Amino acid sequence: MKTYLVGGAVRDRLLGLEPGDRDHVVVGETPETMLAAGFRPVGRDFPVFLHPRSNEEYALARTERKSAPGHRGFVVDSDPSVTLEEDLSRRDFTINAIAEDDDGTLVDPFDGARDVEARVLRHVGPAFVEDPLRVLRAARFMARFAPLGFTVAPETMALMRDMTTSGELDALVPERIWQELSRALAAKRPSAFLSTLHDCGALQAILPEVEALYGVPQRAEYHPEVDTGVHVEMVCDMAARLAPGDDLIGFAALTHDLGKALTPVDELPKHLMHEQRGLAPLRALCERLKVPTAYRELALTACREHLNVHRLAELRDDTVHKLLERCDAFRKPERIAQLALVCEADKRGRGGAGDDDYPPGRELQRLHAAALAVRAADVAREGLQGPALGEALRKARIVAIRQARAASSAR
Ligand SMILES: Nc1ccn([C@@H]2O[C@H](COP(=O)(O)OP(=O)(O)OP(=O)(O)O)[C@@H](O)[C@H]2O)c(=O)n1
Ligand SMILES: [Mg+2]
Repeated sequence: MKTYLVGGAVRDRLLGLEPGDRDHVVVGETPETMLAAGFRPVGRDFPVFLHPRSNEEYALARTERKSAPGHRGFVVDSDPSVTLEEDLSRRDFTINAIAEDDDGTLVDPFDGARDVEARVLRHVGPAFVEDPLRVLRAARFMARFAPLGFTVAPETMALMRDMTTSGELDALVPERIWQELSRALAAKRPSAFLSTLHDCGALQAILPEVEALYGVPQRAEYHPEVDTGVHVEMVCDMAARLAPGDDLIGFAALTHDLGKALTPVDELPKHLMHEQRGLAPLRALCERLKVPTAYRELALTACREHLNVHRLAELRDDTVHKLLERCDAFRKPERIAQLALVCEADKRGRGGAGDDDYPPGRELQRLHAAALAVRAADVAREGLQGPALGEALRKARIVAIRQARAASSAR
């Protein structure tokens, strides 16, 4: 049986990165011969099989005919006469269209290895435009590979622009968009995902609430990078630096300032109330992309509270307690460290602030720990229950916050 390693595994090894999943392509076989050789079938759309021992994926070499716009409209043709070159010619990028023989020989008809060297993301051929998901994949690969020096080839960028204007991105299902977005947010440079999509026009189709931030000015004394879209790019990169691989923090970083797009023109460059204004577009975005609950909740919390956290030192003890309650911090204690990270990314993700210290993040966690240490059992006196017990707990927690603050200012 003739099999080749293809795609990410070959590419990542050429780049000197730790390869992810190992995908293979099989030439000259049929589903029947695969099953007879002990492979197990997976997936209904494509002829893909799992190796009986390694569990790695083996796909029959295939060509595809487009039957309808959008990601799902393919008719797969994988008869045993389909060649390796035909299969590779329908793949997305030249760096993903390199096959490796059993003995390590590369089969590279589209000069993918040259593009790995040149650090260029280039489409393989005309079939590129048949799958709108590839616009998002290009942006997601940039989030991972821009730190290595990659750029998108101009001719590929032009095709991505065409695919966007033709309205084909509308066919993408929310689950796939979220999958690409969350993977980009977990990569080293999420800003490259955003700027790539912004540059080809696709951000408007995928994340209009984020696209709307570009060109919105903010106050130069706080933001040397005056454009709000650029600020959000920087915050996402800072979040990726502070919490590597954590798309939960990344998503809250991405969306914390959505309200700035809704500031009335005569109030610019100030953004009074942007924390409140951001909640509605954030809910709409989460609804549309079916964003998982944990991601939505942290993002809403960060959107609503980030200014409060920045000025934590000015808040009264009972106001700090209210903030903690709004964050649901007594039932979900992990929330506070996450919120602190997002706020730190916001503060440090601006021109000239990259290495600044962020004391409010630590202080928030310290005050939260002090309040959390007060238990209902500590304040339960005889006969105290229900609302009265709740009130006693609240007062005791505020006292704990006051004492924690006094202890630190006395040091
Ligand atoms: N829309 C797509 C999806 C996948 N592929 C091809 O299928 C391979 C495997 O896809 P996938 O595992 O999704 O991506 P990888 O390139 O392997 O990258 P990752 O590291 O993210 O797995 C890709 O390399 C590419 O050749 C493609 O051409 N077009
Ligand atoms: Mg892969």
